[in-house]
Amino acid sequence: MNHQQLFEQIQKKRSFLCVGLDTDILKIPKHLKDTSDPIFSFNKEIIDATAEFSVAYKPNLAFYESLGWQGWESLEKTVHYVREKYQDIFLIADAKRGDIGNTSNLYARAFFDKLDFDAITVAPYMGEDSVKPFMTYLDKWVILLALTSNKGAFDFQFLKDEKSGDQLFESVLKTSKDWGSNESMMYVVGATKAEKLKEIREIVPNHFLLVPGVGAQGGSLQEVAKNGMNNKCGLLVNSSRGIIYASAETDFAEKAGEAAKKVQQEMEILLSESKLI
Ligand SMILES: O=c1ccn([C@@H]2O[C@H](COP(=O)(O)O)[C@@H](O)[C@H]2O)c(=O)[nH]1
Repeated sequence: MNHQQLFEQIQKKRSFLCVGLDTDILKIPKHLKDTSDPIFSFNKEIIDATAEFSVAYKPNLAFYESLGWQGWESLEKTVHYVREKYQDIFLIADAKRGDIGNTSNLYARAFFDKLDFDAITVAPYMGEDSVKPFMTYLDKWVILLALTSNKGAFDFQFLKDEKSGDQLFESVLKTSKDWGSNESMMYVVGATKAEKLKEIREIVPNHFLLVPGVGAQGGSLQEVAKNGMNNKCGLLVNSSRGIIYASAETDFAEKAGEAAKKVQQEMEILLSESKLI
């Protein structure tokens, strides 16, 4: 999916919601545990209940890898399910990969060829040659970690370079934006750092930003939109626990649908106020 197609999906669904499929075997409702693949059963029902209100899904790889080969099987089935039933959905592998070029090539093959994701999150620490291999696929995306939502972001990401005066997250943005374009790169910016989005928009005015941290981490959707929205929306706002664990009972999918709808309705207002729909 390219930039324009993603924006058109946002306009059509009146939503820039990304639902995080952080499916934890310890948290899924008891009645699903007797099925042959509880993780896939859970994902399937969550997707069916929320697809109307979201433009993207983001399985976080940790939740699948922690289960060994069965986790990979559940992930693969989830990707196939979305591809068959909801062709217009943007699929993000939250894998936070990146290694020497030769190895990144294989990560790219795993997530784009084998699994047919649209995008993968990548850590910038190893630099250009670790990121470029993910950008050799047409209409596939790298989502580079820029300013993360967690407390540990303050350990390194705000460190100032004495010569340029830039903080590390600014250097990441300024240096990396020339590695690709706004057709092949997005950035992760945490909703808990929404006040920084104005500065970030000065550096990358046209890129899409993947914004985790609303819902369970307490970030404000309104602040994110106020500071980060551009003329093509430019935002995919993720919520995982706040949506998929809205209930732990047999009504989990229905409640997840309600939670997604609530966020979508807020997004519709924000899109409309910005005259994007
Ligand atoms: O800076 C970051 C980067 C990634 N994440 C991931 O997003 C989701 C957030 O889940 P919630 O339940 O909505 O808090 C999760 O997969 C994180 O690993 C992030 O939170 N912050």
